[in-house]
Amino acid sequence: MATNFYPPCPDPSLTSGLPKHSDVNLITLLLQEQVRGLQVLKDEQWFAVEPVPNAFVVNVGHMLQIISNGKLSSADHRVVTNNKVSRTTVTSFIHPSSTCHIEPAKALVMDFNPLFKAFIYKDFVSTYITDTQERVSPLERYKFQI
Ligand SMILES: O=C(O)CCC(=O)C(=O)O
Ligand SMILES: [Fe+2]
Repeated sequence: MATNFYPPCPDPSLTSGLPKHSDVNLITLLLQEQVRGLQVLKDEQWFAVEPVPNAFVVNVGHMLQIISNGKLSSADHRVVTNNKVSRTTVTSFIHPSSTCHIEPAKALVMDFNPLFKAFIYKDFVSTYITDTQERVSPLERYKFQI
């Protein structure tokens, strides 16, 4: 679990709250206050995720995208700042254990080929960190070339 605090920023065009990324884990539960800031990327456009009182945002992480063989997608998201009020969020990250063997679920692969190679979770996390820093999609190296 993590708490994020985004103070007001005099010039939001100069500072982002959290840069573009997708979550590495299975599922993220996010509690937002009534302050906007979270945005999700869809069709190359950023959309605000409007805060809903007493509701969690549920984010699909890379592991769920792989286990579902691409039936679910881990969306890129980011946080923008504002110059008026601070914003506090609480995130609960559901992770597999570090030595967990991950691959597309056989029941979901069925007649289709698996889209992703099998791996150990901690190995994916190492490459996720370097790939995200280099702005490369961490999923690419685990995709089978079609
Ligand atoms: O604070 C937010 O609204 C999003 C946080 C987030 O995306 C993360 O911690 O991975
Ligand atoms: Fe995130």
